Amino acid sequence: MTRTAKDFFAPLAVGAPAPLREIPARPSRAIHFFDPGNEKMAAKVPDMVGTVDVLLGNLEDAVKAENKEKSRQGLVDIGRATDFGPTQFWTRINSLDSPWVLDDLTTLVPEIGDKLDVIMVPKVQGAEDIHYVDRLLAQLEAKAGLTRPILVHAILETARGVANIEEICAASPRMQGLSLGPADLAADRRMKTTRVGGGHPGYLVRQDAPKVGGETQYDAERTSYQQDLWHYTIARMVDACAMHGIYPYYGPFGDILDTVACEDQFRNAFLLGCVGAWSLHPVQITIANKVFSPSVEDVTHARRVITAMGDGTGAVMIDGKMEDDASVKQCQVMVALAEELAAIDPELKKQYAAIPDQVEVHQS
Ligand SMILES: CC(=O)SCCNC(=O)CCNC(=O)[C@H](O)C(C)(C)COP(=O)(O)OP(=O)(O)OC[C@H]1O[C@@H](n2cnc3c(N)ncnc32)[C@H](O)[C@@H]1OP(=O)(O)O
Ligand SMILES: CC(=O)C(=O)O
Ligand SMILES: [Mg+2]
Repeated sequence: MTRTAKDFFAPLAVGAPAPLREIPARPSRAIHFFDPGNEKMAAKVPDMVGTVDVLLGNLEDAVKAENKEKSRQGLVDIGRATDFGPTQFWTRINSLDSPWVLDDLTTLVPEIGDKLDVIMVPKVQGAEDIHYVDRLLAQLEAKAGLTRPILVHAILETARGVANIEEICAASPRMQGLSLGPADLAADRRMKTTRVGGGHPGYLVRQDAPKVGGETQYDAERTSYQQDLWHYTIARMVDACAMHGIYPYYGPFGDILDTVACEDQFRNAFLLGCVGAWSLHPVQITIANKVFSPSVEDVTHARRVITAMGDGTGAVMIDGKMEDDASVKQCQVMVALAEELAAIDPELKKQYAAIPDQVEVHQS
């Protein structure tokens, strides 16, 4: 038999902190990756506090095998020395089948467990991976005397992980969210793209060939539109996360110089329901902060609808459009996010506060 509901609210080790009943909705527009063993990157971390929602010390892929211990120690040093203020502090540990992961967990929890908000686990295949990390974390938290549980975030980057997405989300009350891992996922699925996230010019739909005098002109110029390779997986992530009260994120966009396409990819994810994306380079923090913050226009409209709808029932016309119980809920999502962000971002607070109260409604 699987765990019962009440088992979920008991610690998995004597003395471990009680599991959370709800995952807090903390802003995490950009999860900024840095290698804690890279002196140049590490030196920038203290100044990045407050400019980015999440700072993540990466120990897995992109860290050379010979530098794994150095990066782990670098993370401990940064964790101890830094006051993270409003910025969350996360890490990505090595994969569960690697020779480094046990030392990652048994070092990080006692040394900086009181600072770590979330541990990102790569290449999660199913609930069994989360159960392993869940129990081990509880034992380590109890031993270290931690008073709040460290949350767990899974990267979806294998076909089996995608197939098991719901059971992964439901595996533990520690589950904070999911990120798309497009590079490993493409490899595991044998997709034929060598890009780290983003689109592909070959994945498109093309307009039908025109007919001239009854003859189909296959050679004619035709409009084609590039499609989103990741739409299916992101949509699955969004549904699974929403169903389990946790948060979905787009992952990395490897073409650092193409800030325009990065913004497009992030915006697609935002519109579909993701709360943030990864930043691999400082330039991507600005993009994520912009994209994952509702625009002043959207917040203005949402507030108008909410005010006009009063108790939230019935239907009204605003600017020629019908608004009702369902659209007011959409608007509440927008306003709630704006309020969360305004609480940590003074510039946004100013912009949203400047929105005038306006209610010009034609009631039916
Ligand atoms: C598929 C996956 O798993 S994705 C996740 C794993 N990958 C990562 O974490 C990659 C993280 N990012 C990086 O390693 C680097 O940004 C790279 C390799 C992509 C590019 O690095 P560079 O060639 O040094 O970039 P660039 O020259 O533009 O850097 C400009 C400055 O920003 C710094 N910088 C670059 N990336 C970062 C970063 N992620 N965090 C903090 N500082 C950074 C550089 O050290 C450099 O500093 P300097 O001006 O003092 O010399
Ligand atoms: C994000 C990640 O780890 C990947 O794309 O493989
Ligand atoms: Mg990966």
